[in-house]
Amino acid sequence: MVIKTEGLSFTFGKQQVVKSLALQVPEGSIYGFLGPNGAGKTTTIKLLLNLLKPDAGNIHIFEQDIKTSRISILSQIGSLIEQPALYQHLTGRENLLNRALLLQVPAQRVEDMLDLVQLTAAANKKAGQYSLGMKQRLGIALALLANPKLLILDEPTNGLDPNGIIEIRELLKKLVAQHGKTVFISSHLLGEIERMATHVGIINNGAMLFQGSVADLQAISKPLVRVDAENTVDAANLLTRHHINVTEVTDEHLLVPYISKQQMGEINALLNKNGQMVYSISKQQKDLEKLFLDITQRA
Ligand SMILES: Nc1ncnc2c1ncn2[C@@H]1O[C@H](COP(=O)(O)OP(=O)(O)OP(=O)(O)O)[C@@H](O)[C@H]1O
Repeated sequence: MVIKTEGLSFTFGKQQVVKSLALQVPEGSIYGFLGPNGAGKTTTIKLLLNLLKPDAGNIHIFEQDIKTSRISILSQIGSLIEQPALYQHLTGRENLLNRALLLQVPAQRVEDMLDLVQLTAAANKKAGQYSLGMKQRLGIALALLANPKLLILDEPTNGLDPNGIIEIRELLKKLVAQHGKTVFISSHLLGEIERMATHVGIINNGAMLFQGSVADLQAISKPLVRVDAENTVDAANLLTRHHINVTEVTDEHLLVPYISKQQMGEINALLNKNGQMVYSISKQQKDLEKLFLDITQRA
């Protein structure tokens, strides 16, 4: 495990915001650390980066204890917490060169990182004029300068438009596949994470609700078929008569547990054949909130 914590706990005043967390982040994974606002993600990340001291518990990173090997561990981690700290009046390249000097990293590495995050063309533009997505990518380039083995990113896609999100996603996938990194990334949106993550940890109120591979998560967060139809009640009755389990009916749509593409086709054909007007039929993944309910009800 690249990150392993046991009984990790932290309290702000009287509020326990991290509750006995046992994180397990495998090497070479993209670990999505999920939870709604205020769940304790940033606090956990600060504990991992030794910016806060835990009340209780252990943190092992690269199989070393953070209490005894702080410097060696931190020198192999690149991190980005919330907004990257950029010099707005300097260009993207100058921001990187500055940090390279500080870290005693060769200047060529700056060019390589600009290339990696696709900022070469904008390298001479002032960072203050960058879009939010470009700023985040510059932040990731800064975090990567010292060639860390582990990248810890706190909500790097927050506030980005869909294109910006895709760019970050592709970049992180490349870092893992081609550069052998491990990425720990927090988010409050499951949809953003599940397309890149190999593993997920879901926390709420400081406690871990689920941890495992994305395949494990998908197995318990069963998708649904959503049918938007002219007359949802009649459509639901028809499906029920054909032994299809309808789990929800509203004026606009009905829901059926998803089994396969074929099953979706069969539902569509059945409704059409019986004169039911279908506006749309789609596979739906549950949102985080529903997933939380599933997971907590299962526990
Ligand atoms: N400096 C602080 N002093 C007191 N309470 C704090 C402090 N920082 C965070 N908290 C509280 O700790 C809890 C967890 O906050 P944290 O920022 O870790 O959550 P988060 O999951 O990262 O949420 P967000 O996505 O909103 O950043 C919240 O209830 C928050 O109000």
